[in-house]
Amino acid sequence: MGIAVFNIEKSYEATPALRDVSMEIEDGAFVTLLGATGAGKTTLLRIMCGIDRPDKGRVHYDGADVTRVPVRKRNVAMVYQEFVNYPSMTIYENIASPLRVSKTRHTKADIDQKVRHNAELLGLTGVLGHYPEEVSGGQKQRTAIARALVKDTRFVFLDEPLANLDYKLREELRGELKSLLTHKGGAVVYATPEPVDALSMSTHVAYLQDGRVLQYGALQDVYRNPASVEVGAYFSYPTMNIMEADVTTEQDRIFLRISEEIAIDVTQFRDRLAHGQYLVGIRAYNLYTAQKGENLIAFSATVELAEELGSDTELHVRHQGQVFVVLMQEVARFPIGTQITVYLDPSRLFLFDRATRQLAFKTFA
Ligand SMILES: Nc1ncnc2c1ncn2[C@@H]1O[C@H](COP(=O)(O)OP(=O)(O)OP(=O)(O)O)[C@@H](O)[C@H]1O
Repeated sequence: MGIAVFNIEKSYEATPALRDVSMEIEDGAFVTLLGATGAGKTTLLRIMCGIDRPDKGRVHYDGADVTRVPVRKRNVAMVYQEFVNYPSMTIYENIASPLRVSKTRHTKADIDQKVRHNAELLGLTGVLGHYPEEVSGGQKQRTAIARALVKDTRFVFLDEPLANLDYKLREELRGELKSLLTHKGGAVVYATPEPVDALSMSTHVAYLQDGRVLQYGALQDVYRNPASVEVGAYFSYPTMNIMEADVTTEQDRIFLRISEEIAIDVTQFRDRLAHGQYLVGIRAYNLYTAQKGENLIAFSATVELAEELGSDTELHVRHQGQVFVVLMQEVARFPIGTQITVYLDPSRLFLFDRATRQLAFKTFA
């Protein structure tokens, strides 16, 4: 039971927006469609929910082919990036509207109970009598979400619903959405360009690029085993640093050489790690500014930028022509130009083949 799409193709004029996309989404799953702008997320979402039809391919709901069933005949709800509400209706009437137009007849008492319940869940009880122009951006978007939830649909589709909200509201709603949506039983599909949305809400993630799904799987599996450097570099929060490196033999030992100063002894992996050219990935929180553990690799760097992010500090440092991002889990002040020592954890490396860009090896399980 759930949603499945098979071999979906869609072009706008001659430009392909989706190329041979197949994926299956189980009931209870919260899937993020993750990717940069133009990757095809909105197009896929619209085809999944029935607003648009694919040029080729099929869409199944619970095993039945619904490719040609229009959206109004499907039991689905969609939340858009823009706050779509009726300006001439109160917040109460906005939330009630899907029930009033639904094929299923609802009694007045039933509508009232459902509106108040969803308003309560989304913190809108105090503004039910207001009009959309009289409430905040966050409340407008909550109203749009309440309208999507009030109908008890099998599937909910959301297209960057937090994009127009400020940072604090986004954080708040992220937490709430996860629990609100996953309590519904059906499947949730959520398009976003933000890795943090995927990490904080979803059970599964599909990474899209140029109309293709490059990887789809359980959240932790994709995060820990990005199939290619594209997935690793995009699906990381904060950044994954990517650097060129070679695996070579130097005096009977095998080294992963990143720069003149950074050479990591990988002799222990000699049976599984081939000589050659790699792209090495390391997440920003596996680089430190203090000797935090054993066997760390120290290198010198110059601070180019220090940005405070709440209780963290993100440092951009330059080492032999390359910029690294270091996430410090503390508030720290570094004047620009400060020379520091950075410590790299060699047991947290992803090695991608430089020619194929596919994950070739990890220095951890
Ligand atoms: N109605 C349309 N007419 C023409 N081209 C379109 C149309 N809709 C989408 N496209 C093109 O299809 C491709 C995929 O667009 P889509 O909106 O699905 O991407 P997206 O990943 O959702 O991006 P965003 O995050 O910016 O919404 C893009 O190249 C886009 O320009």
